[in-house]
Amino acid sequence: MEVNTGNDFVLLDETTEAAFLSNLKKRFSKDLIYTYIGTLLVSVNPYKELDIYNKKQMDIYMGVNFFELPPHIYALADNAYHTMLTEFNNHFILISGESGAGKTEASKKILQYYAVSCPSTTLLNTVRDKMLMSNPVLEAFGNAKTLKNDNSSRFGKYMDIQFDGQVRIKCWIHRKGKKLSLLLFGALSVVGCGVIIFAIEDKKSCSMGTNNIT
Ligand SMILES: Nc1ncnc2c1ncn2[C@@H]1O[C@H](COP(=O)(O)OP(=O)(O)OP(=O)(O)O)[C@@H](O)[C@H]1O
Repeated sequence: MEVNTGNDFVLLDETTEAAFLSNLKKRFSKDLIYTYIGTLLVSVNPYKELDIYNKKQMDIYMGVNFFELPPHIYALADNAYHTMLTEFNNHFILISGESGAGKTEASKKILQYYAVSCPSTTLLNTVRDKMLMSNPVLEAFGNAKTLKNDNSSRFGKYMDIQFDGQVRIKCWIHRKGKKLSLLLFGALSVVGCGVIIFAIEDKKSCSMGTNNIT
């Protein structure tokens, strides 16, 4: 297979910031929004729907060596999953970027990939459906329109996916000026999906409510 050096920054002849940005720009103009830096994935928000997130694409990336195909968020998700299976240990995917960069969308693509590609049983399918459906609930509680993003998450999110049928989601809000944290803990299990909300202000905590979204 022909090696496209532009796919991976570490393969570029020149490793300067200018070369990095020029490669990114060149790829972006061809709707190639993903580029590797070794095992890191750089993503540029296309702000338009690209035909790269579908079952056909998922099938292409399933179980394939990380560097064998062009960079994709599915490759990253698949690699983390299969490394977990072969090494018998936990793995994490850290998504970072400025507001509006596409972090939430990236996390959704990863969840969708796992929902479609992982071995399924009726029980696991139920859990995955609930996991995907929990997103609008989380967004309803903690999103707001900002200058940079019409649907900006005003919280940091930690998702713990256990492939035996458990999902835990924790979110934190930090607002400038006033110290306010919102801890949103959603525990989705085979018996149901509970969302418990606590507001923690100045280290005092109080329960705001418990909602069942089953
Ligand atoms: N891969 C993508 N393909 C198409 N559109 C995208 C993609 N990623 C992001 N977008 C668009 O950009 C918008 C902002 O993305 P997103 O909400 O994921 O950003 P964010 O990094 O989570 O922002 P914040 O930190 O403010 O919550 C989305 O609502 C969507 O319209």
